[in-house]
Amino acid sequence: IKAEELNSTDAEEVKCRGRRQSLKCNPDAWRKQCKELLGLIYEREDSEPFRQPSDHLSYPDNQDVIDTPMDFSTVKETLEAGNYGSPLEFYKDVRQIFSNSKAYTSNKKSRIYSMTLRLSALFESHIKNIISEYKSAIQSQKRRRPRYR
Ligand SMILES: O=C(NCC1CC1)N1CCN(C(=O)c2cccs2)CC1
Repeated sequence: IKAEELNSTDAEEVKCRGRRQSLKCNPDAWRKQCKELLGLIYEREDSEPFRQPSDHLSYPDNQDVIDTPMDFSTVKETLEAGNYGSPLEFYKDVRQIFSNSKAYTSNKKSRIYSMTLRLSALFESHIKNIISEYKSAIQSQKRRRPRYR
């Protein structure tokens, strides 16, 4: 069979089979990319208040507002334990950190809340590529039609 006779699915698969380890086709590349992104977040001083679980004692009035406490050490442990099944689950937990802070703050100009705004801008700028590469790697894995072998 000549290469040009392959349809796009086959061509994509052939390309990916050859380049399994490359970022584009490796459906597990996202774990390493998310670890690197967490490293970037930890480098920022802005992440300091969010590296440990919030001590509700100093913010008792908001205890009921936060139904899912989350912090970066919990995300880091979950990622390193291999307990995220996809970058989308990682994304969900990190966004929980930012939404909790928004729920905590009574004033949108508070220092801590402004830290989450900068952090989430950094996070969003990186996570969308990680997720789209993951989705295309999954697509090129999926057999769009059954094979009779
Ligand atoms: O106690 C902590 N973090 C744990 C500490 C670092 C060991 N935090 C305070 C409340 N948080 C907020 O986001 C806001 C409060 C007020 C406006 S926003 C999350 C961080």
